[in-house]
Amino acid sequence: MTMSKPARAVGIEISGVNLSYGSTHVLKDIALSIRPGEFFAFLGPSGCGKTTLLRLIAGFAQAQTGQVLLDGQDVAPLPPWKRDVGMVFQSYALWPHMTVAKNVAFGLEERRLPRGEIDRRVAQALELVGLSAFAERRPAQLSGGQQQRVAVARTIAIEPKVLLLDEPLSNLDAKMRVSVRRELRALQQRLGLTTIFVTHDQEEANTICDRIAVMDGGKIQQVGTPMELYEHPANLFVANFLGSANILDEKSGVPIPPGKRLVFRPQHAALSAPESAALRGPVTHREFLGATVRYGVRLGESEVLIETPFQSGSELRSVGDQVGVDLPPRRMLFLPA
Ligand SMILES: Nc1ncnc2c1ncn2[C@@H]1O[C@H](COP(=O)(O)OP(=O)(O)OP(=O)(O)O)[C@@H](O)[C@H]1O
Repeated sequence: MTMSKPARAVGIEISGVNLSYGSTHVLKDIALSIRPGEFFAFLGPSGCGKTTLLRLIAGFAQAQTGQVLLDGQDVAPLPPWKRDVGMVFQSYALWPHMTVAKNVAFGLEERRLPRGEIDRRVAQALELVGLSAFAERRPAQLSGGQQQRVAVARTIAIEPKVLLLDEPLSNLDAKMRVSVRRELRALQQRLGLTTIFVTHDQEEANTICDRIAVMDGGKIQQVGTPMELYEHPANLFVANFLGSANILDEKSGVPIPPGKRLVFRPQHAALSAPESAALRGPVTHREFLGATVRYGVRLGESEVLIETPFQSGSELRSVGDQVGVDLPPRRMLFLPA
């Protein structure tokens, strides 16, 4: 590997950020600290402000209040091209009439680097993304995943201190998404580059990122590792957005403190004999998923999902059967309603 690691990865500190477009308050009191070399995700549903926050860091959007520090330096006075930030957009739009090498060289030529330096960086960037053999092809002669890698090569050739990826896998089919995201992770680790990955896909965020900021309605709901968010969601939105969750109120017949909801994961409960169980009800539906079987069970006015491991020979419950629901106390989360 010839491309050098950045001398020192940089951290990002965001504080007190509010950003509105007209009367639309898009980012609300954003505070966030991203560590040097971290692979970080902004995860949330469409319209929650992920892209806007990324654009703010890149310098394509301006906040009314607050600060963005890159490596301790306030970037407010710096235009995008002076921020050492590389952004890969959702529509990675390569120039169709240029070869792969030319596409990667384009930004370097704009920066008027010497020819030898441009050639060196293009060769290194293509090597990093495994496309050295494709330098003379045109984008139309590449697969979607390869085109995506050219877009990444084009950005890392600039040698940014921070890499921003805005839903970079959304144009790929499901299988390609899985392989390209692994490549992205490996590349990020090799470069040790502070990276932010925007996605609305929790599996994508969980599988490749060190930490995630879950966003909704322009606010950061929680920041944590994928496991922390899954095991200790701070609120109902996070519980529901990361993995499936049963959310019960008092109408379920389960004793729940006022103002709270009971939350538990489908695989954290088990089915038992109804006679000995505190919670019981009829099976409303059953889905065979291979390794597990997912049951719907009615509890009072609510329905919960319960996922049980399946082994061949396991006895299955049928729709209409009365079952007990066993829920270990340590798996019960009581979150604000
Ligand atoms: N230039 C703009 N002018 C006015 N409103 C905007 C502008 N850019 C974004 N918005 C609004 O800001 C909100 C957040 O948009 P943003 O693109 O950041 O969301 P997102 O979470 O990235 O969504 P998606 O996943 O759909 O891209 C949306 O309601 C959007 O309509």
